[in-house]
Amino acid sequence: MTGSRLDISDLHVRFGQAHILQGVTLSLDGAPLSLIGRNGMGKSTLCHAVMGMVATQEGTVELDGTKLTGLGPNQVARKGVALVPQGRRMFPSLSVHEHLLLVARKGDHRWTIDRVYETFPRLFERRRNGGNQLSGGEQQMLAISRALLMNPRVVIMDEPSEGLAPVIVDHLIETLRQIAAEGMGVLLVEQNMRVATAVSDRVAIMVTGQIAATMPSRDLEADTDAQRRYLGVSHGH
Ligand SMILES: Nc1ncnc2c1ncn2[C@@H]1O[C@H](COP(=O)(O)OP(=O)(O)OP(=O)(O)O)[C@@H](O)[C@H]1O
Repeated sequence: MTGSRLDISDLHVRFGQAHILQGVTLSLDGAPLSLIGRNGMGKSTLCHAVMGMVATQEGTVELDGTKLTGLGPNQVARKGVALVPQGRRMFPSLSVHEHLLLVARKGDHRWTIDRVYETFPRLFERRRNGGNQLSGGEQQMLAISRALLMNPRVVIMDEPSEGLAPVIVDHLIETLRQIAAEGMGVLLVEQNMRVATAVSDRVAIMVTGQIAATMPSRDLEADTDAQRRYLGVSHGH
């Protein structure tokens, strides 16, 4: 199944004097894409700019040819883009099931609460627990589930593997590959090179607010110099 297109063209974000996004051009065109880069390079700012959570000064974002630039976060979500924010924000007093009910849509959709529980059995076991009683991995599964239940055309995930145990990371990789194979667009922001390259055949590399390179995942896997330069690691962590 062919996914949606997300086209980001020459996008600029300034916070006061700080020029954080300096003309980002990036396209998601049916296949998942991973975006990597060291801390502070502007990856989260790009996610927020696409979602309309921060103002952009120049450039455009389009979803299947429809302009998103200038819309607010609710409107961008309604057009079909969902963000899994970095750091999993939960409501401490709402249960897992209540979190899911808040976003689940009526009607015939690919992602339902039942499917979420099938995909993440741990969430089913924890469905009556409050957001403040969940482990980091469970919170991340919940954050991802909330985005999937919106049945977006494109899902953007900001470092979903951060802080997760390796076995949970493996499950995450499988889930993201499955989501992409079903035709949902996946833009994956990652600092974990193993996750970035396992989910997507192509990776884009962000350096100081610009896309420094886009390359096949297997080229990056084979290039330890590039890994050191762009990620500051000799091996994925
Ligand atoms: N609201 C803001 N006001 C001013 N500066 C900001 C704001 N948000 C982010 N920045 C700055 O923008 C730069 C890019 O931050 P951003 O969070 O986008 O980077 P990142 O690549 O996602 O890194 P990380 O993985 O650490 O989140 C940083 O220097 C940060 O301090």
